[in-house]
Amino acid sequence: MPAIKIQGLTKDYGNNKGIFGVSFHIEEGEVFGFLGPNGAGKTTTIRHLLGFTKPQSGTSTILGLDSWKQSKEIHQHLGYLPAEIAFPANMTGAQIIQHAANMRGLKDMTLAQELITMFDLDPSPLIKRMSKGMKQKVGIVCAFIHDPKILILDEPTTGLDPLMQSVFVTLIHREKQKGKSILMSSHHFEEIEGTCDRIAMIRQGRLTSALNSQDFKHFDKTTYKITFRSLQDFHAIQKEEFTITDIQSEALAVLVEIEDLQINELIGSLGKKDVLSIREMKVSLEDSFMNFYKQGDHDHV
Ligand SMILES: Nc1ncnc2c1ncn2[C@@H]1O[C@H](COP(=O)(O)OP(=O)(O)OP(=O)(O)O)[C@@H](O)[C@H]1O
Repeated sequence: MPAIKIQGLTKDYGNNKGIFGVSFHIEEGEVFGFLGPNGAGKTTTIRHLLGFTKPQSGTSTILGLDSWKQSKEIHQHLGYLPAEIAFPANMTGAQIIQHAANMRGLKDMTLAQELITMFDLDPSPLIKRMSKGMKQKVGIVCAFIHDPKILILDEPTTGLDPLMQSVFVTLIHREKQKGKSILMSSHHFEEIEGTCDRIAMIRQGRLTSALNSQDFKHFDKTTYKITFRSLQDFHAIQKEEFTITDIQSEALAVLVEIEDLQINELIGSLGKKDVLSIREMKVSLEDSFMNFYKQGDHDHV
């Protein structure tokens, strides 16, 4: 049984806003990245999972329990970090952490203390005197305090400085080792690359693609721009087995995309030709992320 399962989830807010037929699942012990431009539908999907919103159609379950009908039971096993945390301004961080523990019936504060130390948090000031990053740390402590099986983290490192972002990555690795299932929405490429087993991308309420770790940890395709001195060689390369992604006739140049394993084959072919220049144009997952986001922009125009 998957830890989290969403099937055909739809909430139509009108004007093409909302989520439409979203389906994915997260296995036990899996860290799953959920990415998408602003307004894509990440928070709407998460709110359904938490049972805060009733779906118009489709289902969502956590540990086999229906998000809408069994949300009370689900919340015992769930740690949730919202994208925008609304704490009472006149309480101190320590009071809020204690309140979160009381709500869960927790007596043992060892884990809370460990998290406070790990994130170098001084929880004594009033929330209204805390910086965004400090409040975020309080939110993290509250989400992890009861050692939940499932963690849903909506843009968890917002406001954290780079050092604390890396502490957060360490925490996620530790939780994964403990067998936790984690759904994490983020705009930070490095955080996703460093922690997630799989990622899904959402745009305009529709899931557009899903990648597994093999796809994004070993993104081994490279594009080379090869410019020839002779027209004859420029034509010859186009008849060979390589994937040509662009032809620039005036410059006698081609863009050739190869698997990194094909490099010797390419060098062998170019050795017989009169080449003016070769330039590597590495296409990383990060580039593909950026393209994904840019396409989103165009869609809105
Ligand atoms: N209650 C609501 N009524 C009407 N429209 C809504 C409602 N909630 C969300 N929307 C719209 O649905 C779309 C998806 O919003 P959502 O908050 O899920 O996006 P998101 O992917 O979390 O974005 P961000 O990265 O900016 O947090 C947006 O266009 C938003 O304006």
